[in-house]
Amino acid sequence: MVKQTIQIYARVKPSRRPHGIYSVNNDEASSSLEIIVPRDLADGFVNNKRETYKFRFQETFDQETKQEAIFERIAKPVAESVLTGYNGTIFAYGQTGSGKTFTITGGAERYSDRGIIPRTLSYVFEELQKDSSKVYTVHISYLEIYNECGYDLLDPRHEASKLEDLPKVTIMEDPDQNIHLKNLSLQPATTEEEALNLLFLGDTNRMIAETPMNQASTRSHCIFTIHISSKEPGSATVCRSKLHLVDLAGSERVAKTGVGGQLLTEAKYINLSLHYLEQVIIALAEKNRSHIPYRNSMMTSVLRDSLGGNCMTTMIATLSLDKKNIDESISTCRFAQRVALIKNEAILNEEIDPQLMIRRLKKEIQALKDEIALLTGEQRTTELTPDELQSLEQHLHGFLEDKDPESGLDVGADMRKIQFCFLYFKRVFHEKKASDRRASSPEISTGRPATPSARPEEVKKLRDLLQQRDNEINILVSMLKKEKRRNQDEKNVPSTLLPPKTGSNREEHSAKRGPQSPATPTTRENRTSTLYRKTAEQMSLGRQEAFEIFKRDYPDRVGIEDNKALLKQRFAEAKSLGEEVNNVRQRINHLKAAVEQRRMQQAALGVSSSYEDANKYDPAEEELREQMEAEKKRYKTLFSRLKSLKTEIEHLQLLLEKAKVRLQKDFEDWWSQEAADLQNPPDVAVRSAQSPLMQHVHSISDNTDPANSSRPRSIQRPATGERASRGADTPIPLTGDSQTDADILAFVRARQNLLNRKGSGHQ
Ligand SMILES: Nc1ncnc2c1ncn2[C@@H]1O[C@H](COP(=O)(O)OP(=O)(O)OP(=O)(O)O)[C@@H](O)[C@H]1O
Repeated sequence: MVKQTIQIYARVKPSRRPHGIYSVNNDEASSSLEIIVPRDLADGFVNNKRETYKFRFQETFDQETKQEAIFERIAKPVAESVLTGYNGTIFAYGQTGSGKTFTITGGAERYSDRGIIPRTLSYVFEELQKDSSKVYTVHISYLEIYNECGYDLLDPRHEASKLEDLPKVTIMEDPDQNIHLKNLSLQPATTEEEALNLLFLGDTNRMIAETPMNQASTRSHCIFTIHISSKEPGSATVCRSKLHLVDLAGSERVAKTGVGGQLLTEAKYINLSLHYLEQVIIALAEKNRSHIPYRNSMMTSVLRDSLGGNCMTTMIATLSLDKKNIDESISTCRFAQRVALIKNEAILNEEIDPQLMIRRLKKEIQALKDEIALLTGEQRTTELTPDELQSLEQHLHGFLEDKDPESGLDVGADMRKIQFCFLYFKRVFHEKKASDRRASSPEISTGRPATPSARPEEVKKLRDLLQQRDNEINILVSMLKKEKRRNQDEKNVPSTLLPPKTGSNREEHSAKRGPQSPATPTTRENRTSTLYRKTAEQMSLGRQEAFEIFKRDYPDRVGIEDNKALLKQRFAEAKSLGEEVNNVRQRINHLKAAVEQRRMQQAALGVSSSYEDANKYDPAEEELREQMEAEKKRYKTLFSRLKSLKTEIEHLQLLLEKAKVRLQKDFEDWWSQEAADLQNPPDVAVRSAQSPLMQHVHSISDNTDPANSSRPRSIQRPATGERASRGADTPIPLTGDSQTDADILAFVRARQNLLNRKGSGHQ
């Protein structure tokens, strides 16, 4: 058992204006973060006269800290203990925009920005591959908690277009007060790639399911869990451990958010669940508290073990240390200080595999039954069936072939089988005797009478010749085998080495993965391809045109283009690295063949000359071996570089696909909003509350910059007055169906464009 308090870390988000607001002091044992409240703020502040607040953390990561360091210092030790069988939790807590998602999942643009989840998956699978002493299985689950309801983000049977489409997860408690999550699917993942696909699927579901009113990433809690079970072959003990990686909702206070309606409801729920989390933490920090109010909210129920239970837990307090966020940052740090008081007791989660236990017990029962039958004389009289006889013969053959003098023979307490064993051994004994006789008498062995003139020297010469032929045959057979193996290697290695290709080849690649996890990789591809197919099939010409322009002016376009360029570059690197790896492999094969040839020569020498000659040190062979070792080392280095390049390429592909889905979704939202606006023009107040993206899009369309006039009118928003008259007085009656109306409007605009062009041509 490991007793440990929850480890707390602080991470400060990069900001341009944090000067003089805080200072960090990291020393060997711990670290302190001092927040300095500017004088102009101090008056109205909670503890009004205090101007500095000091907090202790295990370590404070300042603005310039890279994602890799966060993984190495915080997540890797937790992942290590999960691999040895302890439960682990890492949760990020902080106000909205302070970097929780960035820390846990990662940034959406650069490969180097990938967060704790993808890095942990990489690490876990790498470690599992190294350990061949155990059989490991990995499963992934991804739960989202929004307004006190749980949703499964990984269910492959559901296509989500809103959160409510996802399967609802409910909490069940067994008599031992263990929590079970009903409806939360556990998806198998046999490789890092499959696990990353699941992460992508969950994130896509999260993104697609969010509506403009529900920016779920901010207002929901997400728990990504890696479930690992391990077992030594033949052992009945299974070790099961879980690693929860938790991205909590933003922690700001309702009063500050200044929202109403649906947002207020959400804010209350978030506040309530974070409030209950705080209550649980206060209760745990108090000594002698018998009741801990876990049941008050879904999140505290799910994380019950992580808080004051069987788990090694780590908290990352994310801080956005701007002047305007000082009070939120102080309250995040205060929360962390309370969390640091909680003591957990993590135990190794070992249990007996029930299946294996059942098999063992069944065998034991059968053995006992047989023994009773033997003791009571209740013997079976029916003949053994041909199948029984055959399997018994195989069993006996195996026993005789087994070189271990200690190995025993167990055929059960069945007299029929015991009798058969005696008969079998008798038969084998006689056969052996007969063959020995044949071997010692050439007359019998050849079937012909021995020639009287055959002298012992002649016989010896012939025997030597025979031996020589045998040697040659053996050498040729082993050469053949090696050649066969080499051919097989050549067939296998390049396909695993070569990086996955885009487009149809990529689909081929996933098809080849076979039935290991039918739902995961294909689900991701299906989802995105369905989305795009839908778009391509359903888009009218006007809409397609609008989409092209929307894409051109999309704020994240630069990031997408950068990633595309990077992906292309990485592909080229992987290609040349792949070629290099193949060349090295060929060189190794040539060297192997050369060593083989030297060996054959030595073996031939062994037949024709003395033993000493044949076993003499061969410098030529030694040199070949040294060269081979050097090439092997190079091969290893290149191979591991190629492997990490492959992971990077896959990650970049996922980022690009995610960006495409986001673009598509933003376009759909914008398009339907446009169609709705044309019928019900929004007033200025509503428009000012629109999302930044909408504002951006409108700013593009409303822009009076002459450069804009070259843009097709199909996405240019008319001025409010014009729009109102179009909406109310348009001579074209609209149907109310957004798709049809969008097509009608696109037609009207195209017609208008033509008329304009015609008009300007006449002038
Ligand atoms: N350490 C960092 N380095 C670079 N960029 C960061 C860092 N932390 C956060 N960001 C950026 O700040 C923005 C907000 O971060 P993020 O979405 O992770 O915040 P959050 O706390 O998860 O917010 P929410 O509660 O709304 O989900 C993102 O654009 C993210 O890329």
